[in-house]
Amino acid sequence: MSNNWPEGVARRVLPEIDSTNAEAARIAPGLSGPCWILALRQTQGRGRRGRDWRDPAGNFAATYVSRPGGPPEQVAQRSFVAALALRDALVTVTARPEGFALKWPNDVLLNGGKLAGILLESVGQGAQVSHLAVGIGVNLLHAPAAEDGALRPVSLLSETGMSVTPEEFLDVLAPAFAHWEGQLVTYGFAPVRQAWMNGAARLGERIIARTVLDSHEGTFEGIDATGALMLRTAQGRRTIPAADVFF
Ligand SMILES: O=C(O)CCCC[C@@H]1SC[C@@H]2NC(=O)N[C@@H]21
Repeated sequence: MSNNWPEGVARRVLPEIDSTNAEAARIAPGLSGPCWILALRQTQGRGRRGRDWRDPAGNFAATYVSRPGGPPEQVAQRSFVAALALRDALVTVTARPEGFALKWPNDVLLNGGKLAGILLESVGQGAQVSHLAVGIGVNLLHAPAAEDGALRPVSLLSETGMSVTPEEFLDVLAPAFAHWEGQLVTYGFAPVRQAWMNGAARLGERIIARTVLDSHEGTFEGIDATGALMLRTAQGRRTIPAADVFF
């Protein structure tokens, strides 16, 4: 563990698990504080919208499980905290700020391809929601096969020639996450929102946002004070809380 490891945060490293988010849900009731769960291999990694997340050995798969205080709308804003922390950690390990960009709602891109994804899940149900699991996957060594219509997946190795181990990456990510978590808790969403927009891909450009029911094309104007996507369409501005974005 590095000297910069955040105080009061536990760390568990597992050789293999079904999904670190599933493990977070299992262990959350017994935790006395926040914890990073890192798996060297996942057999049933989960992606957004019920998709699988393929996770060959050498890639990064971890979940930060915590009991975030604050209003419920702030809880979901951890996806932006995680995206900023991921981007900062990637810049630190590569010493290359250029090429990284943030794609709404919570992907990190490198050279225009998808390098990392984030999956937030609540632990518990209804009034019994007790913990939040922030699952993070990074293609450190291997990029999965491309899917129709989706962004080209890339790996850190393929784009930079650098190989970083999951343990090394967690040592850099955990303090970066603690930094942005501190910003959110201390100052609210405003600095997180601004930093996220400063690093956003395709700001001011045409994008397509597909919700479960509709598809909207327009100019990407940023995110609002809740983190929802703001799109200027031919019919006026739309605020979209959940969608998949296509460039
Ligand atoms: O669809 C996405 O882009 C989100 C992918 C999130 C994958 C990570 S890997 C660690 C954690 N455990 C899981 O089962 N999923 C997340």
